[in-house]
Amino acid sequence: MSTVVVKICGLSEPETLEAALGAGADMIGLVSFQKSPRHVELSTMGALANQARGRAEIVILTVDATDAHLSALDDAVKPDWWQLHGREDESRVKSVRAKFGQPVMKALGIGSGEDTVKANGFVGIADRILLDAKPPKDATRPGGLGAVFDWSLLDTLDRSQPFMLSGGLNPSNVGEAIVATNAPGVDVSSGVESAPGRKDAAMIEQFIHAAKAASTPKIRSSA
Ligand SMILES: O=C(O)c1ccccc1NCC(=O)[C@H](O)[C@H](O)COP(=O)(O)O
Repeated sequence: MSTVVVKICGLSEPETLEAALGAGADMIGLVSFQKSPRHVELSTMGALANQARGRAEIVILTVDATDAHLSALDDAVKPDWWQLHGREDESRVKSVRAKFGQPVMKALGIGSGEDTVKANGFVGIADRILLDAKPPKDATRPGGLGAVFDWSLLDTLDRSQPFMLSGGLNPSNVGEAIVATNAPGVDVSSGVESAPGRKDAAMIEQFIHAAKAASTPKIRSSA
């Protein structure tokens, strides 16, 4: 088993970003969505991205954003990835890849077998998919809700496409999640917070260490 890719999403302060980078986060997520407690304005996002550049991949998360909004983010932040976390369909994913040139991670809510079938429809279209819990219909935002989904729904996932597991992960359950799903990547937001939108440096470090330990081959003693 190779080392799992770890993404810490919804970072908004230099101190906790530094904790994530120092502990070995592979990807850091910056949220541009006004209704999120993790939303960061353009100038803050640019500064956080500069702090992370070359140390981890920079992911900008948007929800059904227009091209104009993505252009403004692209100019100010120069992300390595887009994470599309709204109702973007296959053609929108293709269009963002073609227009902006960076890889696209499409987030999909999983609540039933039908959702796994839908996720399989992004094979060869998205560069990666991120599988999250399906939000309730009355949710104020489509992600970052701390909800776990039934991981057995991934039994029918087409694993020829790279994916990350998300939704309600935390330092205590991420190891179990990796073993149960064999996910090549994991993503977390509220599971490393002390309050909505307030990342906790110690929890970030615990999460990254737990995820990396779960994906490292163990040498068993025969004694
Ligand atoms: O984090 C948000 O506030 C957010 C808002 C709108 C769309 C997506 C959002 N977060 C998405 C993420 O990438 C989260 O890491 C993912 O949903 C998992 O969240 P959590 O269950 O809180 O770890």
